[in-house]
Amino acid sequence: MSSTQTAVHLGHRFLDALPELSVPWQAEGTPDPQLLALDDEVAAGLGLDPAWLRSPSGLGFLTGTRVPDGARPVAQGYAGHQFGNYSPRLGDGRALLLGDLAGVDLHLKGSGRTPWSRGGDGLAVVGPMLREFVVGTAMHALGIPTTRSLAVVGTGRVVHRETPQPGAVLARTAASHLRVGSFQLARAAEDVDLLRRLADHAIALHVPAAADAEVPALALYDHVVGVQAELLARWMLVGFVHGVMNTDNMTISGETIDYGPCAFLDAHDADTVFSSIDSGGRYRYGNQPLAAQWNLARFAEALLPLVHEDPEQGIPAAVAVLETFLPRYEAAWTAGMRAKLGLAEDADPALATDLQALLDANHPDHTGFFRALSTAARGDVQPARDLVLDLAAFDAWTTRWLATGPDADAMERVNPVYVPRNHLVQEALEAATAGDLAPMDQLVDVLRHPFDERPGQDRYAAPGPAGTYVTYCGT
Ligand SMILES: Nc1ncnc2c1ncn2[C@@H]1O[C@H](COP(=O)(O)OP(=O)(O)OP(=O)(O)O)[C@@H](O)[C@H]1O
Ligand SMILES: [Mg+2]
Repeated sequence: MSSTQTAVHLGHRFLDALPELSVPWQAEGTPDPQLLALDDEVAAGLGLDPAWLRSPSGLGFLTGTRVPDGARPVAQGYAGHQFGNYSPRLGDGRALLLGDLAGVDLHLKGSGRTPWSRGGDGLAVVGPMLREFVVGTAMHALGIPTTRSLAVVGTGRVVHRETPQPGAVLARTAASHLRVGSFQLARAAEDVDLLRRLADHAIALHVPAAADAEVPALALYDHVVGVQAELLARWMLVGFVHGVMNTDNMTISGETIDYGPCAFLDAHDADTVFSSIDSGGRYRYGNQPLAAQWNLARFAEALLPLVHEDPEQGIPAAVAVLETFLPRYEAAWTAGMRAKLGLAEDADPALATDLQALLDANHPDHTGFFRALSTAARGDVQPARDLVLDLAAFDAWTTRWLATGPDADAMERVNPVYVPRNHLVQEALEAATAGDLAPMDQLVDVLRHPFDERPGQDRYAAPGPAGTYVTYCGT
């Protein structure tokens, strides 16, 4: 290690608590590591020196090929419902939990085969790993709970997909990597002690007060229902489409995880699907709250033996909590809309729902429309008016809304100018795959300050060409 980095002490809290869900494992070697992206702020939060991370020794750390003394990396087991179908054995098939540092998990994606790989090669490629870096960085800057990308390192290995692709490893942090699917695996093992240890571990990390509840597992469940309701509202308000909301991609922490076939809306349309494998539209924009509720029902099923010793008898209590999801989601959405519209606490909630109907009927650019409303609040309605077709409905709504005296400054603090537009992300990733990192660096630079309008950077705020949704499934 260079003199600027003292020894890194990686904990192994997951392995200690849950050896049955952990397979001690190592990353594959990396022929020619090249740093493609690094988030200095995430590094600093971990107590890691960015200069060291850029050194050969740091790249070894970021790819899992040089493991600090005392670290015990593991491939984590989990199960999950994928597009509604249960897979009993998923787990980190191309990933490793290096350990925990500064209270968070440090995890690699694309680090080689593991016992959970099934038929896969255990690898990841540059484009999708940089997509996770770009979109995750944007989500954090937007204030949305998310796992965070520390770095993407090109491996120098050719990975065989539809075409040969350059390989990459993503290093990412998360409050934890506990997923709904982790609980599904523990439940399927029919080992109540294991399930209880998993719940206790989740409680200790994410909701310590639940330990003192009459039924701690129910208190954990209530907490997760709450944080997921908040998270889904944040996604919907900002126009984020996750794309692969399988139960193994839903965290217990309430952080967004797994930026695969994800993208932001241009035109507001509830039926928007970006993923090439989501042919039924299960995870379309407008269905995300219901998909989350469905996942939370699966979580309840997994927890039942901890709710009552006779699992069937635990059902009413679990259902009662599950039934709070949609009301909590709606409350979070309404509060978020109130902020987006610069409204006072006592404003008529119909202003938000009526605007939603207007968006659904007119399909304006989601991000651009909300930002244009702050211009309307300053007296110029034209930029927003230009984005809709039903001018009579727009004028009627706008008159009612302006009569409330919306706070334009407050609106500009919550309605971004810049989100990771799909066509720009695609363009940046294609350039990076071909060896030119400049477009991605510029894009990330803009996305780190999404609320600050920059002169001369209009192209980052504009929607992509109409009708050119990129259908995409990233691996
Ligand atoms: N190339 C691969 N080789 C082996 N396993 C893979 C590969 N790609 C995906 N998997 C496994 O398939 C499952 C679903 O993949 P998915 O894309 O949801 O997760 P992921 O992107 O690998 O990781 P994460 O959810 O941690 O972000 C996971 O168990 C994953 O480990
Ligand atoms: Mg996943």
